Amino acid sequence: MILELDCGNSFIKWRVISVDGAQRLLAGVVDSDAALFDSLAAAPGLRVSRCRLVSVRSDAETEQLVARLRESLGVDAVCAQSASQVGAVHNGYEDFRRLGLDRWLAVLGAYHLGQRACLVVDLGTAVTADFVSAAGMHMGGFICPGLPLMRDQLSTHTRRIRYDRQVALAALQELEPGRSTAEAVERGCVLMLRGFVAEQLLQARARFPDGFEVFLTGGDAGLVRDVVPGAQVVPDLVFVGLAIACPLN
Ligand SMILES: Nc1ncnc2c1ncn2[C@@H]1O[C@H](COP(=O)(O)OP(=O)(O)OP(=O)(O)O)[C@@H](O)[C@H]1O
Ligand SMILES: CC(C)(CO)[C@@H](O)C(=O)NCCC(=O)O
Ligand SMILES: [K+]
Repeated sequence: MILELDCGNSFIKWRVISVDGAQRLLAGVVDSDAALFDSLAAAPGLRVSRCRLVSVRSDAETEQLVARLRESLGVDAVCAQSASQVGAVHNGYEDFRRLGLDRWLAVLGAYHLGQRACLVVDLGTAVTADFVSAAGMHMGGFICPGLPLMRDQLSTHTRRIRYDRQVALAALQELEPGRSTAEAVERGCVLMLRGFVAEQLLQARARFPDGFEVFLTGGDAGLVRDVVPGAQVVPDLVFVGLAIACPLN
């Protein structure tokens, strides 16, 4: 079995696939290294022979996780690394090392699945949009705060924006103008995300007149999917790219 990890800024997404990559056996989302090892310890019949991961955390945090994986599972995790090119896909950053590895892998995954020009939007702690031409040229992208950061900033920097988590979830049943603080903030922030995605779509139309594929990923992709009716929602997009960047044979 192959253990795959996507270590984001707030959560670690993990999954276990068969050695031939054909079957997805287990998957989960955890908010700490400790919770990851608890989940793995509780997984029935888990026998990990290989491990690959991508991390946007600090090198020290990533190295610590790799060391713990070695101790507890006896595997040497292969970590995705920055590259100026993988296959037909060229990294478009001035310094390719600066492009977030999650973005790079999502781009690799999208181009592999789409086989044409792509707009890739990842909605997590941060929201990112990346453009790839039909020839595989990454043309750069945009970064903005995601939903968790937007709502935290509002509550941190105001006196009277306060409401609890349960109320927040209920507020997103619809997007009418809010009639309570929770509704006003939650819906306002979702409209920011939706407006961002709509703008990326306009940019992609202008940049790729011959057509393009839109890929949505990240925990909040569901909040914007109907802004782009033809979009492919691929929760595992980073893992698709991880398999391309880190082949294990
Ligand atoms: N099952 C889930 N577990 C955790 N977060 C979820 C889940 N479903 C939806 N979300 C939402 O997804 C968002 C987090 O997205 P995601 O897990 O893609 O990013 P992340 O790991 O925090 O950050 P990064 O962008 O650095 O990968 C949060 O706003 C959260 O509310
Ligand atoms: C933008 C995030 C936080 C999204 O997870 C990540 O890709 C990252 O830390 N990137 C480094 C900065 C950049 O991509 O330019
Ligand atoms: K991510």
